[in-house]
Amino acid sequence: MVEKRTPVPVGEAVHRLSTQNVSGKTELIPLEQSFGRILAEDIYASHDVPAFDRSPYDGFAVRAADTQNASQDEPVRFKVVGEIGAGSLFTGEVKPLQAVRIMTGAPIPAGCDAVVMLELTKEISRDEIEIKRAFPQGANISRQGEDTKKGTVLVRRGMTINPGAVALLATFGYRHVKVAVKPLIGILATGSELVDVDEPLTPGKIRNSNAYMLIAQIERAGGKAVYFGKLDDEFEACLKAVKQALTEVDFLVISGGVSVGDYDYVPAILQEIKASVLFNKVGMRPGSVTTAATVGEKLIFGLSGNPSACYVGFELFVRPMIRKALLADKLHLRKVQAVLGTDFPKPNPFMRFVRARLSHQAEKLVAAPSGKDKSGIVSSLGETDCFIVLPSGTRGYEKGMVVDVLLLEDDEGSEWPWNDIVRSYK
Ligand SMILES: Nc1nc2c(c(=O)[nH]1)N[C@H]1C(S)=C(S)[C@@H](COP(=O)(O)OP(=O)(O)OC[C@H]3O[C@@H](n4cnc5c(N)ncnc54)[C@H](O)[C@@H]3O)O[C@H]1N2
Ligand code: MOO
Ligand SMILES: [Mg+2]
Repeated sequence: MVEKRTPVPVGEAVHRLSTQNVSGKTELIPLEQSFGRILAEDIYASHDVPAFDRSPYDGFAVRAADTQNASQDEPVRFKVVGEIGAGSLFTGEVKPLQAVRIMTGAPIPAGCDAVVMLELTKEISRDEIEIKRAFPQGANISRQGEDTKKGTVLVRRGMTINPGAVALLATFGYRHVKVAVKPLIGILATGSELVDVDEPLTPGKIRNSNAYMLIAQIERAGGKAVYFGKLDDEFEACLKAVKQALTEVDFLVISGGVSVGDYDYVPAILQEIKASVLFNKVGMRPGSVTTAATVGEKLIFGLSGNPSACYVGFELFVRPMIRKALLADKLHLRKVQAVLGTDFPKPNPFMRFVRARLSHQAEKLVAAPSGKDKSGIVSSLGETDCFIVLPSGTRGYEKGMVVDVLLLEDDEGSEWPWNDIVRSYK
């Protein structure tokens, strides 16, 4: 008798997973390797920026009061008493009608409270200049702390380090950065029909695309992939491989063999290793057979062998757990609203995740289905950068309807996208 499985709603399945204990670890890495990693501590400004009043222009530092009577007809003459470039200090005190030649980035000399750009001065001799207009106090001075004040939190823990964050880390002297350790995610591809990417196709065989797709998905989510190879559909060999893989990784993703077929061994393997199954059927298309289980602290995901179902199952269920291990505060795919780009006439007994591509058209965000939608399809995945979420119902959807969309190429995320999904029926 074929095992009867009870589908759980997508939100419930994600909830069962995301409430599991996953202990994230942190490590210190060199700043130049930190791009794309997740920050494990808040970054504070450890000093004012700029740390001193400085000149934003090449010019002359003067006392603003001395310029007050300057005009085209009656220019005021200044004696140039020194010259400083960025990185140098003028050590004296500037007296009335004196000026210091100053370059962009250099500290304002004591006594000065304005900078006059080179272009607005006239050189009379090597050490004399004329100024032909008045400058107010503070003119052309970048004030200490105007960029940021000491103690300000600039980047929060949980944020993905982008090039701007790298600039801040460097500004405040972070030679090493505390980041979340990438969780190690193992991949096992099952299927006697699989040949590897460099092998010729023979009758009845297909190339193993899921394993390589999963490596890329794991890396996009911020994890570290370990590919253990492909296995024929043989119970003992698969069991042994699963047991071994579990000793080496944080989570294990198995592709294929999760359904009810004669050679679908994942359910029996989970039973054999006494895993607690969190769910083995989800009310969704594609990927309804997606299975998740725990053994001790480890998570095992059984993703459909069908490429589109495997892809969707990964993004909805594995990705948030990778984000949890990475200490991210928003675990789930970011949800936004967009307009449906084409009709989608097929009614859905289950919530459907349509692989799609986003674009801006006439100031609207448009989500266009990438193409063929069956769960065994691989061709539409290349164009996919989001999922259109179509709740279950008896009617199809029409071009122009507002729909919820989950973004795949985003690292901000959503706290919980599963409430209030737009129903979309007219
Ligand atoms: N009687 C039933 N049959 C099926 C059901 C069901 O409920 N009752 N569910 C269907 C659904 S839905 C899906 S999805 C698939 C899930 O299949 P499995 O996870 O058991 O995967 P396999 O049987 O191993 O393979 C399915 C399909 O995918 C191809 N495949 C497998 N591995 C890879 C890979 N690494 N790269 C590319 N393609 C792969 C495989 O050749 C099959 O065509 O079950 C339905 N059946
Ligand atoms: O689980 Mo299947 O992917 O719904 O087609
Ligand atoms: Mg099968």
